Amino acid sequence: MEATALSAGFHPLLKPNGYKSPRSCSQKNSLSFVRCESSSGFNKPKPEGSIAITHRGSSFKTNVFEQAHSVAGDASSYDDTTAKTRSHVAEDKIGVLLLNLGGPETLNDVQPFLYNLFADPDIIRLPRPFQFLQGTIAKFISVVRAPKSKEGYAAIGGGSPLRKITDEQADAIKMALQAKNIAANVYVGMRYWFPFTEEAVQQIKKDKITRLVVLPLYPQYSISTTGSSIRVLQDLFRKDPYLAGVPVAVIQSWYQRRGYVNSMADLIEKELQIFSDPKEAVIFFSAHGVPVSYVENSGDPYQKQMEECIYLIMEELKARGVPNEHILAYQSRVGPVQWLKPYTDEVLVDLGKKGVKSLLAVPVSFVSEHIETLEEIDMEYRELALESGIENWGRVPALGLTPSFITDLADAVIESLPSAAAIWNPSVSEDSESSDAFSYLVKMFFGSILAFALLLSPKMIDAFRNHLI
Ligand SMILES: C=CC1=C(C)c2cc3[nH]c(cc4nc(cc5[nH]c(cc1n2)c(C)c5CCC(=O)O)C(CCC(=O)O)=C4C)c(C)c3C=C
Ligand SMILES: [Fe+2]
Repeated sequence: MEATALSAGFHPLLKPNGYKSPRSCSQKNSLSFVRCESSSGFNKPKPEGSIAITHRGSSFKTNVFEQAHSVAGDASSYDDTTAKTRSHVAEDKIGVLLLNLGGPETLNDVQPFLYNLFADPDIIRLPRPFQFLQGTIAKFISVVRAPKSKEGYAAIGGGSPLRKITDEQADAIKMALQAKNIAANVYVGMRYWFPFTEEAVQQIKKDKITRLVVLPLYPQYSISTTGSSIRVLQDLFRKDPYLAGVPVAVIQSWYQRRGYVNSMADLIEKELQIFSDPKEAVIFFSAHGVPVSYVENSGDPYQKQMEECIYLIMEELKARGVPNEHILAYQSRVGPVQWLKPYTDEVLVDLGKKGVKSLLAVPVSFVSEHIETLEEIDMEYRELALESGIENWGRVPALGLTPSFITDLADAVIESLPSAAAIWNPSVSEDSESSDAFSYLVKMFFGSILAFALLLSPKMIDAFRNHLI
C-alpha cells in the first residue's frame, strides 16, 4: 500500500494529475490526510525492468504498469504491513468510513436530493464571481429536473436502493475484517442523502474512534465523486479539534486491485455463458460520464483511470482465454456541456448498424445497483440496443456483496491502517484568506445579472430537463 501525506485544500499531492479545484485551491489548510492509492496484487510478479515505487511525487503515475506495480507488495513488505497493523489493532479503536453518493428513498425525496447534488460546487462548478448563486441555481435545476428523475425512480420501485445495499456492504466488510482478526466499526457517509457524511462523522466522534480508514465506494477517482466527498470530510475534520487529531488514511482509488479486477472478470465470464455463442458477444463497458472540462482543464484522473481499469479487466479475461471484442462508452450526461465520449446511446446505435448481434453491458464506475443500472441500462439502453438490431442482450450485475470483492476491500482497509496520519497545523489560520469587500460586491452584482440571463434561456432549461439521466 502506498501512502503519501497530503493536506486538505491545495497541497499539490492532493491533486491527482494536477487537479485544480477552483474552490479548494483557494482554501488555506491545516489538516493533512494520508492518501493511499490501493493497488495490491498487481505487483507480483514484477515485470522485467520494473521498479517498486514507494512514494509518488506531486503527480500521479499514469502508466498502467507503474500504477499496477507501484505498491509495496512483495512478501517482506506485506509482513511489515501485517506487523504494523497488528500493533495498531492492539492500541486503537478502528473506524472505517464508506463514502457513497446516496439516493432518494421515496419520490418525495427526489427534488431535495437533486438540490443537494446540484448545490455541490464539485458538480456544478461556477466561476468565483458566480459562486454565491450556487443555491439558487441548484434550486432551479432541481425543480426543472425532478419530474423526469421521478419517472426513473418510479420505474425502479419508487426510490434508490443505494442506502440498503451500502448498509449491507458495510456489514459485510465489518465481518470480513472480523474474520481477519480486525475489530472495526464500519460507518456509511452519503454525499447527497441520508445518512449524510456529517452524521457518520458525528458518530465516529461519539464512538471515540482513534484511527480511521476512509474508503470511497467508487473504484476510480473523480473530482465529482470521491473528490467531493473528501472535500466535505476535510472541512468537517478541520473544524473539530478531536477529529483533527485522528489519524486518517484515505483510499483514493482501488480499480487497480487484483481482487477487484478478478471479481469483475469472474462476473463477466459467468454472464457471457448466457449467450449461445459466448465468444461472439461484444463486452460493452458503460461508465458514468463526467464533463470533458473536468479532465482537460482540472486534471480529473477519472478517464485515465477508467481506461486503465478496462485494460486490466480485459488483460485478466484474455489470460483466462476470453478474447472477446470490447468497447468503453460513457452514459448519463447532464446539462448543456460536452461530456466524455463516446456516448453510450450513440455507440449502441452504431454497433447495431455495424451488425453486432450480441452484447454484454458491464457497468463499471459503481459497485451497487442503482438508477443508472436498473433503469438507464436495463430499460432505456436495452430497448435502444434491440431497436438498433442487437438481438442478444445481457448485463453484468454490480459487484454488491460478491465475497471475493468484499474480502479485497477488507484487505485494502487493513493495508492502509499503518499509514493513517493526521497533522494539525494551528499556525495556519482558517480565515487567513483576505477578502476585499468592495470587489466582492461588484462581482456579485454583475455575476447575478449574467447568471440569470444564462439560466433562463430556453436552450439551458431544455438541456437540464432532457439531457439528464
Ligand atoms: C462514478 C460515478 C459517478 C460519477 C462520476 C458521477 C458524476 C456526475 N453525476 C451527475 C449528476 C447526477 N447523478 C445522478 C445519480 C447518480 N450518479 C451516480 C454516480 C456518479 N455520478 C450514481 C450512482 C447515481 C444514482 C444514485 C441513485 O439514486 O441510485 C443524478 C440523479 C439521477 C436522475 O435521474 O436525475 C444526477 C442528476 C453529474 C452532474 C456528475 C458530474 C459532474
Ligand atoms: Fe451522477
